[in-house]
Amino acid sequence: MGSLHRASKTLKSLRHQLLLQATQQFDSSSRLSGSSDYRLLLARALCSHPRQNAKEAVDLTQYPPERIRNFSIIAHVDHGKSTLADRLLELTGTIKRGHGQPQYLDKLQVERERGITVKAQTATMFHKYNLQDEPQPFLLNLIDTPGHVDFSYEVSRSLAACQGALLVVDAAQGVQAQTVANFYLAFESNLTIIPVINKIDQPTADPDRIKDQLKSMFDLEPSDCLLTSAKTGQGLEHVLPAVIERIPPPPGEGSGLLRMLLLDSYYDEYKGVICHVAVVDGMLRKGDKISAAATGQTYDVLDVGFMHPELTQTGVLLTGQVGYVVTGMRSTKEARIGDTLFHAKTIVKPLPGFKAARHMVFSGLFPADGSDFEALNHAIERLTCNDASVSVTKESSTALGLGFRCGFLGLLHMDVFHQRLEQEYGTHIISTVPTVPYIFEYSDGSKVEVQNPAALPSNSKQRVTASWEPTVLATIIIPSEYVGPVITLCSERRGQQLEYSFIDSQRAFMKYRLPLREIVVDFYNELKSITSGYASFDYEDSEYQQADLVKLDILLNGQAVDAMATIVHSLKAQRMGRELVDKLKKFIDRQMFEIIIQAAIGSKVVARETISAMRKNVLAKCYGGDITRKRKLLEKQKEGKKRMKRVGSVDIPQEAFHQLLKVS
Ligand SMILES: Nc1nc2c(ncn2[C@@H]2O[C@H](COP(=O)(O)OP(=O)(O)OP(=O)(O)O)[C@@H](O)[C@H]2O)c(=O)[nH]1
Repeated sequence: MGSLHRASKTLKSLRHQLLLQATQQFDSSSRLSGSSDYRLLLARALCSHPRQNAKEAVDLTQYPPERIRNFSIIAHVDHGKSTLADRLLELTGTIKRGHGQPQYLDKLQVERERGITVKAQTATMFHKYNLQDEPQPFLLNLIDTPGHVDFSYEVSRSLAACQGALLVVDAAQGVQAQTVANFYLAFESNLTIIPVINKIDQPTADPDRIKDQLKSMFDLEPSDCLLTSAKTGQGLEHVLPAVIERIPPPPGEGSGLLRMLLLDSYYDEYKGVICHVAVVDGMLRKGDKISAAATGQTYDVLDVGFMHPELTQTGVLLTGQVGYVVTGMRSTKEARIGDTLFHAKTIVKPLPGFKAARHMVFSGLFPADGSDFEALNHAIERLTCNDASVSVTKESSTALGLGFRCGFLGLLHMDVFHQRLEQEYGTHIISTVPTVPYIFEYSDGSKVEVQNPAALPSNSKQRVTASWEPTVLATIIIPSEYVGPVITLCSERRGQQLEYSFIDSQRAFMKYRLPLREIVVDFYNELKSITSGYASFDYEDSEYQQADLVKLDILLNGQAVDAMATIVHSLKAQRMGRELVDKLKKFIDRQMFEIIIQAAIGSKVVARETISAMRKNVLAKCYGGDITRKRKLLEKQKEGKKRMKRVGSVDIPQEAFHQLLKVS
């Protein structure tokens, strides 16, 4: 509750105090050192902005870098990160206990519904801690991170602003694939890692076994492990002391030139683009002019503050602090994640940015009703304002009309995007089979990246001289009894085993190189189902490998449906063609004419099905009579149908497209 106490100081007395200090120190400003330069700089900052409101009166001078800890919570999905974050926010009085909205930092509707974290959120907390028997104020920045593989990009950028991480592990489930991935992300970023064994209230909890796993896999000392239950509150009192004592304060030069790392951005209806930043060196004040290293653009700082956990104005951000900045940016596209922001007209060395997000999955998005294109366009524009990790280009399909080709970080990311489009913007969409970015080389030596199978000419096989597909390095952790089925699944999916060992007597650890195409569709579900839900899986993108790829066309009555084309490995083309054709047969209704469904590679048909026409009984009025008359009527009917076949267009229900997504 330190913040409330401090907020109760009137702005007047604070300014007066700062002004005094500023005057006393002004003459000796050339000899600034330690935290006193902070006070002086801050005094100048506040004095130059006399119209700040009471909320801005948080006394940041109490928080030089040595009183700041920036940390993240990382874990496998569902091990309790967001719940633990909630408890810490409650413990520090940042939010009220039992505020009726669990997982406070999970703000998106999809996050609450699916119980997953998609976007990393930040919250600043104030905490008094006894150092040498004196309660000292600390400012703690907690950065929540997503747990799902698709969003590991968000994890690595959150870690860039931290000096330490709580590695949360479920006391019953133990180390899982994402625990391994997240541990290495934190370890490679040189962060102090505090192991937290959570959910110790569960009847199946076995903290000693988990301690052994953490020691054998990551060399984390059993005595360093904290035991907690974010549900019952047990052991939580040890978390913040460990954060303060074990994690180092942020480095950086308080009196140096301003350098800020742009961590994230989103669009707010009222304020415009809001950037989350970490101040690495120097100080930022409202009214400053700042430039972005990547884009070269200059902006006025209109508002600045931190997340407590809602946006709280402070008018200033100091070295080591994490907060938000509002400038006049019109779109989040201007805010390049990982960019360095600095005072205009100063020369600074840009901070190392992040690895750019790589689009793993592409799919076409079309309005279910062609006339809704404008509405879909508007919805996508608005949504990508807040999710700059989606790439969007316009696309036109003969079957589905005008639409968009979107690139996503993974299948869940794609699903979440679709769900948000429907929930938040009320759009109805048809999405095409997801594909991955392939590389094709043509006989003239040119290489192209193909993100849309329709863009690859059907008879291209003669001209294509080589093709490559992206691969991933997958980590799979499973109970030992499931090793056999998992090896079979991975080899069916053209995987190559790279590592196979045991974490302890019960769990096996495997590393595979797998073609990305083989995991984007249904791999995770299949893996979960053959291991009764016990498998955990994570992947990181890896190099391209050469593969014999072909384009598989779907033809309805001889006409290729561009939106249904896929690129597949030649060994799987036949089987996949059969599956697609069978699926379509089930979901396309019978029509007044016969429908022939074919799967073809170039001119070679690999699978075929026929949906017979609904038959009108032309003989209904023909009681008894001559057989030749009946034959004549039936012949006439056949002729008519032939014509309908030629002019008729097949109605493909939306469900058919959805079903195609599930064929691997
Ligand atoms: N029994 C028990 N359940 C817990 C505990 N902590 C969290 N949970 C439950 O575990 C589930 C997952 O918790 P979250 O906090 O959403 O997990 P997360 O790691 O943030 O999940 P993602 O955001 O999807 O990565 C929820 O149903 C929580 O109520 C605990 O200490 N004990």
